[in-house]
Amino acid sequence: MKNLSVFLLCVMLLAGCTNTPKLSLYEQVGGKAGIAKLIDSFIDQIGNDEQVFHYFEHANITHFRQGFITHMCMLLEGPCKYNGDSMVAIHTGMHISEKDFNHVVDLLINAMNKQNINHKIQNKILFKMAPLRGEVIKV
Ligand code: HEM
Repeated sequence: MKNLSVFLLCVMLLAGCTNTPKLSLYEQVGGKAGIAKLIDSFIDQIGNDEQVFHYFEHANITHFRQGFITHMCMLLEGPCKYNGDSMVAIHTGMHISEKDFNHVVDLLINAMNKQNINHKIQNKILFKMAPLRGEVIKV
């Protein structure tokens, strides 16, 4: 009888595991709509920023917005495929300094705070972006 109880308990625990699939980062930020809101807030931050606005002065913001949303969606393991130019190709010639890179990351953090994305998720997003740093600065 005791063995049967233990067996049933194990089955219940395993069933519990399969019923609670792990949410992707993409899902945790509210999917495509959540990412779009985040990027709109990020663009708003950039538009009002004296330190880095000059980089974006001549950029096509509609194109940037779409490309950044798709890229972020893919980075967070959402159902998107970014087909744009590589990070190196896009940022080559901008000569982005480390200080300005860090500042843009701060603007993204401001945007994540405004969207009430919790700090645990924020850290996971920044962790995904960190390896791209070398493809963006000083190129
Ligand atoms: C890990 C950090 C970064 C990532 C993942 C990233 C990613 C991207 C993506 C996906 C695009 C749009 C590509 C497209 O056209 O479809 C883009 C464009 C751009 N990025 Fe970044 N970026 C980063 C950091 C930065 C920083 C730090 C700056 C400036 C200080 C910057 C300046 C720009 C500008 C000006 C454009 C628009 C280029 C144009 O269309 O003329 N990026 N970036």
